[in-house]
Amino acid sequence: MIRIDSVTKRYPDGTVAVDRLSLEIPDRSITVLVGPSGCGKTTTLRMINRMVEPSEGTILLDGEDTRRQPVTTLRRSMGYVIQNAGLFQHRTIVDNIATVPRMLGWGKQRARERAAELMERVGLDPALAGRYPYQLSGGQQQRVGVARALAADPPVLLMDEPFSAVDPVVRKGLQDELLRIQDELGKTIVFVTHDIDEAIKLGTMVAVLREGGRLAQYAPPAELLASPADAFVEDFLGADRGIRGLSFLPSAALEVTTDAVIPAGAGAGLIAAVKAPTSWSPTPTAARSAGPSATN
Ligand SMILES: Nc1ncnc2c1ncn2[C@@H]1O[C@H](COP(=O)(O)OP(=O)(O)OP(=O)(O)O)[C@@H](O)[C@H]1O
Repeated sequence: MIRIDSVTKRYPDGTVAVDRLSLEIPDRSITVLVGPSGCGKTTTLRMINRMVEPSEGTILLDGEDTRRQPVTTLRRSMGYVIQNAGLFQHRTIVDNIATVPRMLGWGKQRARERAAELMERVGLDPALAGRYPYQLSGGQQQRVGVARALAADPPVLLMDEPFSAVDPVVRKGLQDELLRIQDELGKTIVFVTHDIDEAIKLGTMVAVLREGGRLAQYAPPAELLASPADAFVEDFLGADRGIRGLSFLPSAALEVTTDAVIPAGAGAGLIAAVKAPTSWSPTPTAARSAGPSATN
């Protein structure tokens, strides 16, 4: 488990990017950090692998202060995926994916075999192996980015807006693929997005941050939709949160009624309606079981 314990990041110019943030990030699930631009999502993610050092507070990985371990060891346990994939343009796809295994001293053949296996896992045609990144579509490049991050089989995956540069259809495919990969591999994923729909689709737990890097709410998606903590969260979730919340309702909780209606220009008829109970308590599905709560 990753535990962020009362962490503050103050940049040298005085900007407080993250303010006393506490979160417990459960193992083998997707935790999404979501919020408006500048609310400290990327800073939080980068503090987890120490690309940014906290000014105050502690981050623990499996109970150990991340500052106690060498930064290279820490980063090897954490794959990192960024927007636009960040691939090495002068290296072929297979060599991009094999980068970390090669750095870890794997032989070329073994590293390439691993890369080929990962291409298949992320849904990339093996025929693309010898191409260069510029010869791939944006969506394919993102898949390569995910494969590269998974190459050395790290237990943790940090993903910073990995799908935000692709069109909505490709994006949906990438999201579905990530959920499938997660089902198979059970990584601990911390995923940054500013898109609430993406957060709700992918997150087992969702942390909504507000400006100044303060935690507004930390909850499973169904709970967020059913009981936003305040007006900021409610506004961020959007006007249609009630409809979206229905997808988390177990069907047994829905009441089917038949109401008499009189359509214009016709005789009286019956119309079936589905009503959510007035006070339903969201029960996350097994795959999205409730994680630990957090305080700020
Ligand atoms: N190196 C830096 N020096 C000073 N301020 C910084 C630095 N990096 C980020 N910030 C500031 O810290 C705040 C949080 O930035 P951060 O990039 O973490 O936010 P974000 O939520 O990821 O934003 P976005 O969604 O736009 O990527 C912002 O006000 C930003 O301007």
